[in-house]
Amino acid sequence: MLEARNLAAGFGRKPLFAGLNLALPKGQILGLEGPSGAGKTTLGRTLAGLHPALQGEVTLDGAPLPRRGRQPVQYLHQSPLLAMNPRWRIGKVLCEAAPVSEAHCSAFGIEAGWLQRYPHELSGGQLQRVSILRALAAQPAFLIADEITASLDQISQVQIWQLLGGICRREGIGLLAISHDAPLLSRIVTAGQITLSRG
Ligand SMILES: Nc1ncnc2c1ncn2[C@@H]1O[C@H](COP(=O)(O)OP(=O)(O)OP(=O)(O)O)[C@@H](O)[C@H]1O
Repeated sequence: MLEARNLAAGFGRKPLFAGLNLALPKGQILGLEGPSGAGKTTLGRTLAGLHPALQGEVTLDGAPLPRRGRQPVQYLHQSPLLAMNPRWRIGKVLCEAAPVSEAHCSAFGIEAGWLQRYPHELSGGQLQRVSILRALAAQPAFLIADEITASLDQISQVQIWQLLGGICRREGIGLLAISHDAPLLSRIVTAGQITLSRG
């Protein structure tokens, strides 16, 4: 279980959110929605241990997140290009944490021809698939997926969320699905939806 208790985070003295509690069981999908600037990314990064809490705590199975080593909570960036080494070919990017599973590669339609290319030589949707696979290879207990389809067409959005949601349910990975798109979230969530409001 990934839990936040009485959590506050932000920048400077005034937190973006405070007193936040949530519990995400493994194998379940929790939706997080809210307007632009409400702090969804900040909350996602705090849950992944990438941003410090101002108050409260984040725990995984009752213990604090590990500071070093393989991270059990993997954060998927809205813009995967920003989260990849531009000098690495896709084949190397994919295996950054550990070798990727062939079953996952085939489920996400990874093509052999992509492996020799650099990140800027793939489309946004192709790159997001690579980013998801790289995170899955790290065998996470939880995934924080932050607006991972925001720049894609409607059909690709639904395909990617359904594919990822199916893998998480089957493999017992807890998924926090962050999106502005409440109807899209309602199609995939299994553990309800929370809303962050601005101010
Ligand atoms: N490094 C930073 N320093 C100061 N303020 C920041 C920093 N990063 C984000 N902010 C501010 O924190 C607020 C919340 O940002 P955040 O990205 O968490 O919101 P969001 O809900 O994810 O927005 P969006 O839906 O537009 O992605 C915004 O006002 C943003 O400008």
